[in-house]
Formats: sequence, structure tokens, C-alpha cells
Amino acid sequence: MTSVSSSPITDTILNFIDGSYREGSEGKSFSNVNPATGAEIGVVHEASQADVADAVAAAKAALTGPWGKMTTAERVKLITAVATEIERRADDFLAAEVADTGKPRHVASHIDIPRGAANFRMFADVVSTMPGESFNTPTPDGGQAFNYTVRKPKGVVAVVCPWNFPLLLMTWKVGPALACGNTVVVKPSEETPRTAALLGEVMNAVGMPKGVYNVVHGFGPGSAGEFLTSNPDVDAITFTGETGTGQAIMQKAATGVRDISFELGGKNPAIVFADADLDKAVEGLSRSVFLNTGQVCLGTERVYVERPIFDAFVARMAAAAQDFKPGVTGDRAYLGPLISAEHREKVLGYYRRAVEDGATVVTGGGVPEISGAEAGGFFVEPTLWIDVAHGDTVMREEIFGPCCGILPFDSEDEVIALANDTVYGLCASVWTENLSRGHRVAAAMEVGVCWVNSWFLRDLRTAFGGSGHSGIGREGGVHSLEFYTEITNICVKL
Ligand SMILES: O=C(O)C(=O)/C=C/C=C/O
Repeated sequence: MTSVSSSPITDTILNFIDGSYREGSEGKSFSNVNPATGAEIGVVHEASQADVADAVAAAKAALTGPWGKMTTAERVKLITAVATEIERRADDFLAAEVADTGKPRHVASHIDIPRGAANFRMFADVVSTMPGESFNTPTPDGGQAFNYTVRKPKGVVAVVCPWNFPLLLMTWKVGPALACGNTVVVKPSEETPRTAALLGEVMNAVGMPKGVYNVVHGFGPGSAGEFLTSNPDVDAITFTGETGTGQAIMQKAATGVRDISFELGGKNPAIVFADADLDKAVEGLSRSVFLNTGQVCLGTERVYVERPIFDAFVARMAAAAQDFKPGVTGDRAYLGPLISAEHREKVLGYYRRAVEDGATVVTGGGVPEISGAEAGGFFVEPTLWIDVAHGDTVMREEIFGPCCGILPFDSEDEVIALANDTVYGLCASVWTENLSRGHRVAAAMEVGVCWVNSWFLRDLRTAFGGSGHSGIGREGGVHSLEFYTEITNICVKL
């Protein structure tokens, strides 16, 4: 059986437990919709509490089976084979990701799918090359002791991942988890089940021991998400998504004192100084506002521009927004749909709120005229506002859509205070040709990641994550080891 069985009209998307695909034991299912058309294209089998318990039990059993007995080198060989198989089946993953998200093929083929493989390769390298820690310790009796650390897997890791970059963000967690010898139970977003289910086929194809990788479909409260995070045999929980959901998961993690790793929401600022290279700033910021239809945790939703270039910047951004034509067919289509009708209503609510609060709509602000197959898609117009106040709702709350408010500033101290005036702390970008100022202002940002004259430029070895309401912990390179391993320090009296 495979991850998806297709009928002429809709696909059936299955759970993957202990190396096999299966329907939900309570016979419940839910609809899988293509956001670009609004049409139902699949039926997803919902995992029951018993199914989730089976998945956790399979993951736990795998820890003491062949997987748990493997050397690091043997694990590295397997997860490298996973990366190679993802690359070999790139077209299948591309079709699955585009079906689930409606995003334009060029976005998924250039970002989502390549990162699916890269995330496994990255952590195969990390665990192959990571140094240990040791100390020669003089002892009170005039002798010596030798201290060294060993890292062991944490155990069964629950992976709860979002719908905006489904394969990218799921493998950003599964890659290091498996590299460190853990086993995983993945609960993909109910909006985007396909690539997580498809990865099960890859695991079987490379000979991954059964139970190492499991996938359960469903929702949050009273469904697979809650069944998973409440299961006492889950040793740690990693989650990327909205801050509110993170808070709910954190409460579940408290029972049993389970460790958590969170990458949550943001209200990321950009600062454009008068001496910025305007071509670079407009190219980078139009991507950061409109890429993936603004459904990027690292996306920019508020831009502060030094007053002398404010009008010029707004005009350039408005022109750039025209290039993000809603629709996913046609040669110049750039702006895909939002993930669901519900999310589109949320974003349109903010579009209305901005105007109610006095904003001027520079471009966009509504729903585009789209005919043909995509008429039923969840599209909105790329939107820019000026005449917004720093304290306006659209400048403080995460919208997660293709929109941003643009405000002038007059001094460096003023703009640092404005940028940092938020409960979030995920990322920021600073645009200036004065690099000593770029370094200085970047260091003043209270965020996990700050780009200077760039955006979403990613070195997977770097620390990635946020502070405040944007998350707990860091992922990336050796930083991921802190969450995916337990350390034992051993002291030997010589
Ligand atoms: O680039 C990454 O590793 C990553 O985690 C991106 C997250 C985007 C969230 O919307």
C-alpha cells in the first residue's frame, strides 16, 4: 500500500504507522482541498487516539530494535539515502506539495523540495563531524580526573508541523531527530498531509527500520495533535506554528516534564535607512512581504523607512507588488493562494481593519478578479499600506498574508525602539550601505535572526529560532543537538 491511493476524482491519504499505511481505526476522515481552486482533491484518514498510541508505541519499540543498535555511521548512511531518494522522487514531492498548498511550482521546486533533502544531508554532516567535550581535571588529592560527555537520543519525539512549508519544516525537525538516533511521530497540518505521508514511502524504500518514522493525521484539540502531545511515552515535542497553539502544547508538555522546541509567530520589522541600495532593498523586501503569499514566519509585515526616501521607497514597492500577480498558472504568475478560505477571511479582516484605522491603501486591499479553474481559489491582492500608526492592529498582530504597513522614521534610536516594540522576537532585516551601522543596528534587534542587506539567506549551520512569543530554543547545525540529544558527563578518577 502507498501513501496515496488515487481514484479518478480524489486521492485517499493514509496514516503511516510502524512501517505500514493504514486508515484511521474509527473510520473518520476529512477533506483535502487544493487552495488554488477550492476543489476537494482528496480524503484524509484521521488517526484515532488508539492509532496515535500505536504510532508512539512503534516509535518507542524501534529505539530498542535495530535502529537503536545502529552506529552513528550506519544511521548517517540511512538518512543520506533518504535525502537521495527524496531527490530521485522530487517530481512526486513537488506534485504533492503543490496539490496541498496551491503554491506556484517554481516556489516549491526552488525552496520546499530541495530543502527536504538538504535538511537530512545537513544533519548527517553534523552528527558525523560534531566534536565531543572533555576536560583534564586536577583533583583535591593532587591527582587527576578525566571528564567527557556522551550524547544519547532523547527517545520518541513528537513533530507537529505547519502548512506553509510542509516538507521543509517537517524535515527541518525529522532530519536532526533521526540523525541523533531518536524516533519520530509526525502530525502534519490537516491542511497539508501529503508530503509527510509520501515520506513514509521513502523510508520504506531505503530500508529505514519500521517504527522510526510515523505519521498521524488529524487536528489539534480532541484529535491527533492532542493525543500525541499528551501521550506519556513521547519524550520531547517540537512544534512550528502559531504562538497560541504553542502555548497549548507547552501546557501538555508540562505533564512528564517533556522538553520542547518551538518556532512560533512573529511580527518581523524591516529598517530601510536613507543610504540603502534601493534596488536591493525593494527586491529583498518585496520577496519578504509577498513570497509564499506572505505565509512565511520570517516574512516582513512592517517596514520603517528613513524619511528622506520614504516616498521613493513606497513608489518602488508599489511597482514591485504589481509583479506578484495572483494565480498559479500562466508565465508570470507569482502569487499563490492563501492556504484556506478560513485563513483568507482572517487576512481580509485585517485588510478591512487597516482601512478602518485610517490606513491609506497604496495597492491591493481586496480579492483579485480571477476566472477559470482558479476562480474558486483562496486568492487575495498583494497589499501595501501607508498612513498607519505604529500601534495599529495591522502593525502589531501577525497577519500571515501578502501585506505590510510602511512608516517613516527620523533617527536610529527611534527606529530601534519601534522595531523592538513587540511581544515577538523572530527576525528582522536592516538595509544600509553603512556597514558599521548595519552591524550596530542588527545587534540591537531583539530577535533570533537579523539579516543585513538580505532576507531569508539561510546557512543551515547557524542558530535559527526566536525569543519572546516567537519561540523557545534554536534549530540549525550543532544547535539542534541541544534539543535532540541528552548529555551524560562521565568523570573518571585516574
Ligand atoms: O529556513 C528554515 O530553516 C526555516 O525554518 C524556515 C521557516 C519558515 C517559516 O515560515
